[in-house]
Amino acid sequence: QMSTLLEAYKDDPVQLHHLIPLDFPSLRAVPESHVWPESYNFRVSPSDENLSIPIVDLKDPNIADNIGRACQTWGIFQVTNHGLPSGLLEDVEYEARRLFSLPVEQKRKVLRSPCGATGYGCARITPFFPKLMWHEGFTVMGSSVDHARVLWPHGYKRFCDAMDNYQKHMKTLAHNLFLTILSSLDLSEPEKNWAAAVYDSESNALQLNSYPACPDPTRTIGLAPHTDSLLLTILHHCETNGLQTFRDGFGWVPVHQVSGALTVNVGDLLHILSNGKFPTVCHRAVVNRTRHRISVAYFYGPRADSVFGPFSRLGFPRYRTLTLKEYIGIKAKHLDKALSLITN
Ligand SMILES: C=C1C[C@]23C[C@@]1(O)CC[C@H]2[C@@]12CCC[C@@](C)(C(=O)O1)[C@H]2[C@@H]3C(=O)O
Ligand SMILES: O=C(O)CCC(=O)C(=O)O
Ligand SMILES: [Fe+2]
Repeated sequence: QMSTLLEAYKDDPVQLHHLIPLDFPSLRAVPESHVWPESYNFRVSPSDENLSIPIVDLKDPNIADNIGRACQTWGIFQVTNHGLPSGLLEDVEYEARRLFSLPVEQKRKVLRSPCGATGYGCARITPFFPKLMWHEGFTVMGSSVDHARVLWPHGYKRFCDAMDNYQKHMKTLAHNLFLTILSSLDLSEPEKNWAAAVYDSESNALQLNSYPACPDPTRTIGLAPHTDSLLLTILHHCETNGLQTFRDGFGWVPVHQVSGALTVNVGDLLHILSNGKFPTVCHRAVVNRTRHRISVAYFYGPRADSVFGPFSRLGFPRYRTLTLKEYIGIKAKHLDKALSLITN
């Protein structure tokens, strides 16, 4: 069955097919293609060291208030007591590592095609930046069996099972988080019904990120600054830090993940729905010298043809109403200018 999000990406191809991740482990130095201008300033200023994103306990009785506050002030927070079996978190990390440790020739067999949204390759945001990233990714939407069969003709099942199982659990968690976040807003009955129905007609994606150990981590970047497009993202850091979030007035703040926790961030769609009350959050990933960092991001959204705009009781709508498909098209062309282009 064709995912509607997949179709949306087909119509907005990014020119990525000529960009193929390097064979990172074979490199003793960072090549010019991956050396970023110093203006990107990958170091975190010392004053930020004591700052940290909120930690929200999902079993706390004040959960709605806590999450609402976290979304308003930071747009990114960690969740504990999220109910995900730890074995599942381990499995998905294990399978991601298994994939990225394949020889480059093997991985290149499942390269994302120009019009495709799934498979192996550079991040979609790559063409917007002057340099390449110390990163390789693998995107899954729905079943991963077609690609997994190419990678492991006789051992694809465990990969697919781990991805399926992970997506199933993530979908439930993401939807519960979505409703909890919305419960701190004043919604009309039809709006509440619309939100509840997202679960049955959702679109989602799973992005496996790989940041190999880097000989000179201060000169390059893992994932360039960006905001996520859908409603919310749930990130599993696999116990290695590297994510940083931008906060106005503070600068780049590192996310030190509590062991076993997951990091949740607001995406552009939730920003639009909340009329800017829950701002989308700009984040990036840095690399390190010794560890090969893996992260797994789950993106949750409504179906691509769903029409959305700011909820009605949140004041004058700052954004116009549009479909997710249309928004993805604008983002594919204009990246971080997308929100300002749909401003009323
Ligand atoms: C549904 C999706 C969100 C995403 C594009 C994608 O099709 C799958 C990959 C996602 C990702 C991960 C890295 C950062 C990002 C901006 C990118 O280039 O690809 C996000 C995309 C997004 O949120 O727009
Ligand atoms: O790896 C990380 O810490 C960030 C990943 C991310 O931002 C993404 O996949 O959108
Ligand atoms: Fe992201």
